[in-house]
This record gives sequence, structure tokens and C-alpha cells, in this order.
Amino acid sequence: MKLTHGYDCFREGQLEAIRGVLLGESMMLVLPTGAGKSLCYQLTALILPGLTLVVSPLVALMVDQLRQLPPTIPGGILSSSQTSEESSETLRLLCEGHLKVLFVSPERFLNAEFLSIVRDGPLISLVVIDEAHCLSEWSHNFRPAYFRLKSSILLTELNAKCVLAMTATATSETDQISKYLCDNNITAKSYHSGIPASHRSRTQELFCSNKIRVVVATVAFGMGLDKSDVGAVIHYSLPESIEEYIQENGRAGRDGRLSHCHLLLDDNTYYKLRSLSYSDGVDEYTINKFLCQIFNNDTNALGDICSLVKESASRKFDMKEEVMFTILTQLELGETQYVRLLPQLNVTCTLHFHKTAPGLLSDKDMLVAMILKKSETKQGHYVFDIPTIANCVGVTNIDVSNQLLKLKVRKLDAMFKIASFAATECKRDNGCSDSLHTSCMNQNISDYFSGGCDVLLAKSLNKMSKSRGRYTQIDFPVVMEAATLELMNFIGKSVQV
Ligand SMILES: Nc1ncnc2c1ncn2[C@@H]1O[C@H](COP(=O)(O)OP(=O)(O)OP(=O)(O)O)[C@@H](O)[C@H]1O
Repeated sequence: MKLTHGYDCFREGQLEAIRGVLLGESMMLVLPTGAGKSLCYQLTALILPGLTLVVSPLVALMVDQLRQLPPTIPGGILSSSQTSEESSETLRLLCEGHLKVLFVSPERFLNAEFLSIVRDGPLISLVVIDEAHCLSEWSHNFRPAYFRLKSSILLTELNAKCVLAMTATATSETDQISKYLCDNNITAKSYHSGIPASHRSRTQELFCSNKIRVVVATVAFGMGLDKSDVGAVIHYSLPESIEEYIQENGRAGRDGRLSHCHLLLDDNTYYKLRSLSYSDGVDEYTINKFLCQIFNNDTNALGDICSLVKESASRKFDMKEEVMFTILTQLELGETQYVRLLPQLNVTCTLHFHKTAPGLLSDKDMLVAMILKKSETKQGHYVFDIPTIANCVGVTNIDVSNQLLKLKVRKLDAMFKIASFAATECKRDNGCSDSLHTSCMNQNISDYFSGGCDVLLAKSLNKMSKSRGRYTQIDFPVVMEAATLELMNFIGKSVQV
């Protein structure tokens, strides 16, 4: 510790936590703000083999924590605010085993791709859940992804050896503040739910009879306080809601004398709270409509896989994706488990009909008929998701993909793979780049389409160029141009891809 951090000794609670983690004991670490919780995973990350995953609710916090890592501990971040180059670089370092600490948002754990990379990647010695109060506090709509970390994902699916949940409490903070005040000759006592009831009523008595000047309290204090001459209410940090703030300030100046209310706040707390406190109201009618879709007796029997396309469901029910997710999480993790949530997938497909009219093809093929029935139309294209179709027809997702291929559906993503492979080969063999690739890509794409094509399937097309850097070497406009040209030749008319 002296070498890596320059500290001479441990602070209270640090050594116990570090020892526990090294022994593989999962635990909840509750220490006041600024007490030095980070050291408890930084030191263990150095000692333990493999990776320490730190789940953090805000990108700003992650960046801060990454900056505070000593140079001997290589760390990285995966966040939605990164460019695809940045995240693929982090993933590369991760896969090659160069990272000791990786900061991620809780939502990452819902991403099937991330889960599979981490599952196949380096050993996860420790998962740290920072700001662990986000698991249950504030509003139920706050970061349902955090709530889901309660489930077995961490220990069973990721095979993590140990989980360290960390949080700061107002409880210990009140003790610290009242000690500070007493040290500075202001008679004060702390009041929180961790203090025995007899001590608490003694504190209240002392305060009411003006024997102590200050009570440093959590929300546990004040509701029933009947003292008319409270001269000031000072909020050490932001209260959870405006209602609470008004209620608490209402303790001051009940005798009509001038009294003061102060609110201390810093930018960090403000941004943290702003992000923590948003909640979304939703009415019973909307929830009912939503539940009817999930538990539709006609189509969804026990054991069935029901899929929900986030964007369109959000529009249909006029509910935020977060809210839908909260409801589903409650259905899964409540007292009775009504559903089991599967990882989120990119399953949305778009069908473009070119040669055969949709109606004709659907007469011939049950799958196409179901796709037409269940899809949304956008500018003449049919947008659907594979699990919905699979569920309605009563087959698996893979069956749907296979049946589509039998229909001479050609996949654009497969085509892109072929094109990108051609580009890499071409660069190596001939040293050409960018638009010089067009001819070899053309060749490969035309080979791909040589079997004939009725419909064209674009699977998560716009996601591809962003994903994981696999395609980052490829000049997409050039690929698109080559593909479009080839398609136009193939079907003999202009197409939009
Ligand atoms: N054993 C130690 N000796 C001296 N300084 C320490 C020790 N442990 C931590 N610190 C310092 O204390 C400060 C606060 O540490 P840290 O950021 O880990 O607190 P925290 O408990 O995570 O706070 P928060 O709840 O705000 O996230 C840092 O500047 C850190 O360098």
C-alpha cells in the first residue's frame, strides 16, 4: 500500500474489507463518504488474479475512479458515451488480459454481447457494486438494471468469485458531523436509526429542553418533533424530494420568530442526485394494457418465449423503456416469479420485398404470412423481430432464420461480412484501400447473390458499423455503394439499402 498508494496505514474498516475480499467473502461495505472505500477494491485487484469489475451508476463517477487508480493498476471503462473505437479498444485490452479493473454501468449486464465476452474472457475475481443503495433506494424506477444485479447473474452466469457492495451512509455521516461540532465547542448529538431508541429519545429531550444546541439527524428525526423555537434547519446535502425539503424546513421558526434554512450542496452531489431521483409516473390503465400483452392468453402459454421490441413497445404503450423494464423486473424478482427475462438481443429485422409481391409469397409460405401479420410497415418495408414470429409459429428462433434462408432471403449482414473479408484480403494481397476495393467486393457480393434472391433481410444494419470494431477497418460507404450496385444489377431496379 505504501508503494502503490503512498499511505502509511489503513483507515477504519479498510483492512477488514480487504481481508474479507481476499478470502472470497461477499460483503456489504458501509463507510462514510470519503472514508476510502475505493482502496478496498484497488488493493485486492492488485493481489487477486484476473479482473475486478466495478459497476458504477454514473459515467462521471467511473471517469473519476479510473483517474484515481494508481498507475500500477491498469483500468478501463465501458460506457455508452464512448465512441466505438474507444470501446473496442477497451474490449481488446480486456480480451487480451491487460486490464485489472473495468468500470461498467449496470446496464452493461443486460447486454448479451458483453456478457458473452466477459464469460469467455478473464477470470472475474471480484464484482464491486458501487453506490449499492441504488439497488433499492430512491424510486423503484431508478436504474432497474441495478435492481437486476440482485439476481444470480453475477455469481452463476459470470462465475464471479466474490461480490463487494459499497455504499456511504448518512448514518455514519451524522456521527462524524456531530463529533466535528463537539470538537469545535458546539454541543451536538447525532440521531439516526442505528442508535438505540432510548438514546434517541434522550437526545430529543436534551434538544427540546435546549441542553444541546444541535441535533445532526437523518430523516429518522423530525416528523414528530414538537419544538417551537428551532432557529435553523441546515441541510448538509440535498433531500430526496421537494416535499421532504419543505417538510423538514417546516421544523424551523414555528414560534413565528425569524429562522434560517440553509442547503449545502456541491456539484457532485447535485449531479448524482439529479440522475438518481428521476422517476416516471405511469397510470394503472397503461400498466394493464402492458400486462395484457405480456400475459395474452391466446398467444402466450406457460413456457413460451414472449418478445418485446423496446422501441415499438415504448411507442405503443407510451411508456419509457426504463418503466417497462421496471415492471418486467418486478414480475421476475417479486414474491412470485411470473416471468423470466432473457438477455436483450438485436433481433429486429427488416424485409424488403423485391421480386415477388408480399401477398403472393405469403399465400405460399406460412412464415411470410405470419411476418406480414406481425410486422410494422415502414416506407414499404416490413419490420419484425424474430422471437415474436418464432413464438407465433411455434418454432425456435434458429428455425425462423433457417426458413427465411430457404426462401432465398439474403442476409445483408452476411453480405457485409463477405465484403469486409474481401476488403481485408484485398488490402493484404494488393495493397489497395477505400474505393479501390470496389471491384473485389463487387465480385464477392455478386458471388453471394448468385443463388437468386426473393427478399432482402437487413438485420440490425445500422448497429453493425458501430459494433465492437470488427468492421471498423471497412469503409462503409464504399461497401454500401458496391452492394447497392450489385443489388441493382441483380434485381434490375433501384433499391434502398
Ligand atoms: N488508508 C488511507 N490513508 C490515507 N488516505 C486514504 C486512505 N484510504 C483512502 N484515502 C484517501 O481518501 C480519499 C477518499 O477516498 P475514496 O475516494 O476511496 O472514498 P470513498 O469512500 O470511495 O468516498 P465516496 O463515498 O465519496 O465515493 C482519497 O483521497 C484517498 O486517496
